[in-house]
Amino acid sequence: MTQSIDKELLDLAKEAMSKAYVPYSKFTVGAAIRTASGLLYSGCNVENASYPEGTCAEAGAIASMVRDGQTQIESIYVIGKGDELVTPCGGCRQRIREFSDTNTMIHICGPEGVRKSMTMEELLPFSFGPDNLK
Ligand SMILES: O=c1ccn([C@H]2C[C@H](O)[C@@H](CO)O2)c(=O)[nH]1
Ligand SMILES: [Zn+2]
Repeated sequence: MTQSIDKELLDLAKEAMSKAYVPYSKFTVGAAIRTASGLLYSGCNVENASYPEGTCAEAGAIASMVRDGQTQIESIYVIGKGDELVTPCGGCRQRIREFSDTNTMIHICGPEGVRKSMTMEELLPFSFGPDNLK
């Protein structure tokens, strides 16, 4: 399947990554979300001296989205430092899952563009979600 790159979202993720506060890991990450309603949100990772209390870029973007009253992710672009694929951590997979449906796409990027694209089901198979609590 060929997927056209959402340049606006890629640029937003890159710009967010440039704002990462990472004095400890020096590992910058940016995330950008396009909601089902077409609105855009972004986040960067924010670390602090109590290492485990840092927050991921995806968590920041989701918090910004929810603060604005939006709860449906159409696509999320994640970009991290280096040549490797920076896929969302386990906690962020669950965070993205909360606001996803079967059409939601996760795009893992580098500065050159999208390196790998996947569905939520591919990123977090057999997931636990809001429906389980109904
Ligand atoms: O998908 C990811 C993976 C890691 N990080 C952050 C957490 C920490 O600040 C740094 C190193 O793990 O990268 C993210 O923000 N998102
Ligand atoms: Zn995470």
